Order: sequence, then C-alpha cells, then structure tokens
Amino acid sequence: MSTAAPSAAPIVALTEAAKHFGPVRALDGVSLSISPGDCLGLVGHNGAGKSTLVNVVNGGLAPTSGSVAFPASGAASALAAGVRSVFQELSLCPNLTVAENLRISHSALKGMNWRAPARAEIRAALDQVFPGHGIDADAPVDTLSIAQRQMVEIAIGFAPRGTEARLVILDEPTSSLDAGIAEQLLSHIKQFCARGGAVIFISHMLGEIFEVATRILVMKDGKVVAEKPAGGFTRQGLVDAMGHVATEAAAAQAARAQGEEVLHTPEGLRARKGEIVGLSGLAGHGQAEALARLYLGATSSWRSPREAGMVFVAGDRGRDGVLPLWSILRNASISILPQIARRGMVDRTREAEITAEWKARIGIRTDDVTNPILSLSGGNQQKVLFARALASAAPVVVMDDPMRGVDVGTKQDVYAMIRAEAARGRTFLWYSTETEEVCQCDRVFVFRNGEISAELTGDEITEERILEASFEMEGA
Ligand SMILES: Nc1ncnc2c1ncn2[C@@H]1O[C@H](COP(=O)(O)OP(=O)(O)OP(=O)(O)O)[C@@H](O)[C@H]1O
Repeated sequence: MSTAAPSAAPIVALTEAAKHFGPVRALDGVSLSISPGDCLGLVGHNGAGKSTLVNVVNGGLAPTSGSVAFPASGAASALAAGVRSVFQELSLCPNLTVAENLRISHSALKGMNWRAPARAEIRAALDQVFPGHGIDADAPVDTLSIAQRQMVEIAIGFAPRGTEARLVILDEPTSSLDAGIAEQLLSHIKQFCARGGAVIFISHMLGEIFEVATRILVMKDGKVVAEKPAGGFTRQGLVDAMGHVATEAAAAQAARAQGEEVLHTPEGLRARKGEIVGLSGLAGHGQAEALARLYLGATSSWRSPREAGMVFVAGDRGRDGVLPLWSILRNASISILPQIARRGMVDRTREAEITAEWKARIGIRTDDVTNPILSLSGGNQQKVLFARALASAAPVVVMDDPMRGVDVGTKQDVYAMIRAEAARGRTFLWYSTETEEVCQCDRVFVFRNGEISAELTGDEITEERILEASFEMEGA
C-alpha cells in the first residue's frame, strides 16, 4: 500500500523507552520504529500505556530511561521532526475561533495579517480530510458540536503549519464521529500514508484498526505484548492478546418486562420504566441537546428533592463530567452523598465501601482511589463517571455518547450492567454514535435536523433502518 521506499530511515525510533509515575510503570521498556508509509494500529485495554507511549514519541513526556530518536530527519525534537498529535482529550481553546486555534500551533504565521492565511489553511485542511464538512473557520469553537471540534483538531493535525506533517498520532480520533465522517478520516489516513506519511492510530474500535492499519501493536501493562502486520491478526486474536475474555453481545435485546411510561417530552421522546431507549442519527443532529434539555429540565429546580430522579453520564468528560481537582473517590461518590449522609454528615466509611465496590465492578485501574482523577487514563476516567451514575439511586440514567475511550472488554461489561440495571426497573436514555450500541436498545429515536425522524422498536432496530431514517428527510 505504501509508495515509500522500504529502506527509508524511520521517522521515529524508540529504544527500551520506559516512563514511570512513582511506582506505576506506565511504559516498561518499549522498542519501536515507525517508517514512512506505516500506519501503526495501537491497541490495549484502558491504562495499558498507549497515551504514555505516544507522549514519549511526541516529546510531551521525557522517558525515565531509554531513548527516542528521529533518524529520517536527524531532528533533535519531535516537533522539528514533523511529529503531530491529536489528543483524546479535546484540547482546542473554546473561546477562540477555528482559525485562531490553528494559529496557536502555527508559529510561522506572524505579523498583523495572519487571519486570512489562517482561515485559508484550516479551510483547505478541513476540505481535504472531511469534504463537505460545513464548518465555518470564523466560528468560535464553543459553538461547535463535539464531533465538529474533533474534526477541527484532526484537520489542524494534518495541516501544513509551515512545515510538513510526517507522523500524525491520532488518539481515539473517531470517538465522537458518526460512521460516515469516520470513513472520510480513514480514507484520508490511507492516502496520507500512501504518499509517504505515517500515522499512529489508537482506537478501541477494532473494525477501524483492521481497516486502516498496516501493522498492529498490542500493549498490556506498559509493555508491547504482540506486534504483527495487520493481516496476521484475527479480531479474536487481537482481543485475546489484549487480555480480555470476549463476551458476545448476544441476547442484547433479551426480553425485559417494561412498566409504565416514566417520561414523555414535548418533542416526542418517551420511555418506560425498565426500558433502554437509544438516540441515534448522524452526529450533531440534536441528540445531545435533547438529552441536555431533558436532564436540565428534570434537575434544575431549586426545590429539587434530596434524591435525584435522573443522573447524567457525560461523553465530553473534560467539559461535563470530571471534577479535575478532586480525587477518584470524590468524583465517584458525589452522586451518593444524600444516600450516605446522616444529620448532614457524610459517612466516610460507607462512601469508601461503595466506591471500592464500584471500582471492582467496573474495573477502574488504580491502586488508590484517593489519587487525583487526572492520574487515571482517559478510559478509566470514563469508568468513574459510569460508577458515579450507576451507584446512585436515580431511576433514570441519561447517557451522552458515554463509551468514548472505553476498551472493548469493559464495554461488554458495561452493556451487561446496563441490561441488568434495566431489568431491575431503571430507565436508560442512551445517545450513541456507534450502531453496535444503539442495537442494544429496546426503542430507538433517530434524529435528523434537530427533530425525531423515526421511532424504531424490536426487530426494526437495524443499521439499515437507522441510516434510512438519518437521511430520508434530505430528499424531501
Ligand atoms: N500523570 C500521571 N500520574 C500518575 N499515573 C499516571 C499518569 N499518567 C498516566 N498514569 C498511569 O499510567 C498508566 C497508563 O496510562 P495511559 O494513559 O498511558 O493508558 P492508555 O492505554 O492510554 O489508556 P486509555 O485507553 O484509557 O486512554 C495508567 O495506570 C495511568 O493511571
């Protein structure tokens, strides 16, 4: 697939690179080289060390031992060697426009007249990666949907910015994109690598890894446990190498007894007790806003009862979920404080017991829950948000694309947990950009242009029907 010469010097070469955070061996002696034309698929469970590896490659972290070199360019730094990173935690400045965000990472744009070239460059990059994107270069970033923000970050990663991108590292790049936009990105990556660029592609979506990667590297506990050309792995082999026992998503729609209607919004969303209700459609068509309206409407009264009737699992954890200055324990337990308080005093022993129970149930990888939440990997932070919601007694759980960054094994565990909780009478409203997840639901509302374009139940919930409803109003 590559047109690059096979003998080309590696863009980056790691030799026995290690990174320790106190006693945690986040990276434990990894040797690796990436050459022009390579698309390296990087997989591993949450906390396996993938983000640490890429931060060592891009110069964000200095290795505790071992070395990082850039033989192809002879450059001393990752930046000078043309290494670019698109992070899992979206890192744009929300109060600046799309073009202004490009300017921040484009030091060659100097002087008074930088705006016009900045606009032109980000437009060209967006057009190249996501044809038909519809994003205005002058739009403030906080007016964009999470999918659009992810698209802008990716486009900035590939934009020339005065030099040439030689290696682009994409950490969970499609986690907020719907299937059509994700496909545009995968096709761009293939073209970029065919022209002699290289990509490190981190994803928990194994289908994408198989579609785009020329080589796959599996990490576990800070080490590389398997590395082969992509064709050398089967899906099951990959899951096994990561150290998961794959459980089938079968019986996803096992019959659940459903009770009375517990909510019915003016726009037509409705759900019964014990029902798992999906919100689907192309990203950015009003699903997240519908959930936010529902949640804020149910929880914003100043006379709100002691026990919350509804809890929320954020997908944009940096903006809507994680309390960054607090510990893992406090982040998880905040939803159960009313349950465990006596005469206004929190029972700290009970708080620690409940948090420990959820840490074990949902597999939060930490030795000490009093550590800061930001010491956890992205996927493990997401698990804390699940624990926060599921540990509460709220009968309705609202989830805004909540599986971003969660590894394949844990996803199956969380699906099972959601089904078990629904069987006990809890109601779930679940917006997801992944069809596999939407197909776990009992009833699905498909959104198009901010409105419900279809309501599907039982056997009607198929990828074809969802796509049909996502597009059908276009031709009208
Ligand atoms: N700044 C830090 N301080 C302490 N521990 C850290 C820090 N950064 C990472 N770690 C730990 O290093 C380990 C590897 O984390 P890393 O973020 O590299 O995992 P990951 O494979 O990228 O996970 P995910 O799929 O969830 O993003 C984890 O145990 C994490 O808790």
